[in-house]
Order: sequence, then C-alpha cells, then structure tokens
Amino acid sequence: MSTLGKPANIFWHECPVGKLERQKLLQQKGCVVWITGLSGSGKSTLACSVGRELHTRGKLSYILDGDNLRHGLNKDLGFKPEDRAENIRRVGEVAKLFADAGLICIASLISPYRRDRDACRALLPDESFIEVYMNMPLEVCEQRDAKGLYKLARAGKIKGFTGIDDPYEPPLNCEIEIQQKDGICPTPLVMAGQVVSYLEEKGFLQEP
Ligand SMILES: Nc1ncnc2c1ncn2[C@@H]1O[C@H](COP(=O)(O)OS(=O)(=O)O)[C@@H](OP(=O)(O)O)[C@H]1O
Ligand SMILES: Nc1ncnc2c1ncn2[C@@H]1O[C@H](COP(=O)(O)OP(=O)(O)O)[C@@H](O)[C@H]1O
Repeated sequence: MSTLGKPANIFWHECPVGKLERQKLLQQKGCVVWITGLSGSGKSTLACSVGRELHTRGKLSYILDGDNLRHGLNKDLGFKPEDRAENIRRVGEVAKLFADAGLICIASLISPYRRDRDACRALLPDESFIEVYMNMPLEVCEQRDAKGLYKLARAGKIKGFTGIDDPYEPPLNCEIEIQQKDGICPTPLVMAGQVVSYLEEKGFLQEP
C-alpha cells in the first residue's frame, strides 16, 4: 500500500558516485531545458539546433521529444487531458534523471497545461528547470502544417487538437521566449543561440 504517492516499505539507496562528481567529470551542470509550444511552432527544430550547438562545444545533452517518446515509453497514452498529464509527468521524471546524471536534458513537448509543466519544474532544484516558450502565432503553425494534422483537425478528423479544439496555456514566467520579430521567425541557429547564451550566462556550461 502507498499513501500520498510515497511507496511503503521502499527505501532510498544512495550510490557512491554523486551528481557533483558526474558534473565535474563532464565539466557542466545538469539541467532541463523544457521547450513548450503549439504543434509546428518549431520545438523539435530548436531542440536539435541546441543539441548540435552544445555538442560542438563539447557539452553532453540528450533530447526527449514528445513525438519520439510516444513510440515507446508513452505509447500507451493518447491526447485526453489525463493522458497528456501522465505523458508530461513521466517525461518530467525522466528529465530529472538525465539532469541528475549531469546532462543538459532538452525536453520538447507541446505540454499545453500550465499545471503539468509547473509540476515538472517543482521536481528540479532551483534554476535548473529552464522553460522555453515557442511563442509562434497559431496561423504560422497552421500554415506550416508539416504533418498535415491541422488540416485533419480543421476537417474534424482529429478531435482535441491543441490550438484548435483543445487549449494551450502559455507560460506566465518562462525563462526564455522565442518569438517573431517584425513578422519574421528567427532562424534555428539564432533561436539556439538565445538558449545557449542563457545556459552560458547561468553557468551551466562550466563545471560546478
Ligand atoms: N490531438 C493532438 N493534439 C496535439 N498534437 C497531436 C494530437 N494528435 C497527434 N498529435 C501529434 O503529437 C505530437 C504531440 O505530442 P506531445 O507528447 O508533445 O503532446 S502533449 O505534450 O502530451 O500534449 C504533435 O507533435 P508536434 O507537432 O511535434 O508538436 C503532433 O504531431
Ligand atoms: N525558425 C524556423 N524558421 C522557419 N521554419 C521553421 C523554423 N523552425 C521550424 N520550422 C519549420 O516548421 C515546421 C515545424 O517545425 P517543428 O520543429 O517540427 O515543430 P514542432 O516540433 O513544434 O511541431 C518544420 O517544417 C520546420 O522546418
């Protein structure tokens, strides 16, 4: 039996090599870069661009992409609010493990509900959850429609599609916001630069 989510008769096992030592080995600080936004807003593009930029600088990162995880870990989940909540909860827990391993974990999911994102933030130590909001207008995402899903949603062939007939709740206090300037979307390299500069300024790219 468990109470309040804490399992009974289960004990925490400490391991001899800790987070600090792993971070020293990697010469970086573990953290979670959580990219949220509408389908087609550029989350995966940004995640890959940040991953490449960090790799070039000799920093170890790993991408947790919503679409990809739904092929395995989360393949039992759909898009009902409770399924999305469970999806985000699981990815939040996995991201926490990657950050504990000393990696810069880049999570890229629509994660439309504020409460679910905030719950992931609460899992991480102060300042090591970096929320990146892809603030792209719905019209831009819909025009891109890289997977043809907006068309299907507008035709009523997909129900509960984020931005169409399911809500997206923008962050209230994100660390980084990516948006258009004069109606033009920054290039993937420029977007990645914004994230990497933040990581650098906050000291995540140097050993603790
Ligand atoms: N109903 C509905 N609403 C939104 N998105 C849908 C839906 N059905 C399928 N898809 C596709 O699933 C991708 C989103 O998966 P996520 O795990 O990121 O979603 S969520 O965070 O649980 O809301 C999303 O990928 P991205 O376009 O990369 O965001 C879509 O391709
Ligand atoms: N900064 C950008 N400028 C122009 N097109 C972009 C940009 N970022 C992404 N795209 C394009 O938009 C589409 C959706 O991008 P993607 O990264 O798959 O979004 P998401 O992961 O949020 O669904 C793709 O065709 C991608 O090439």
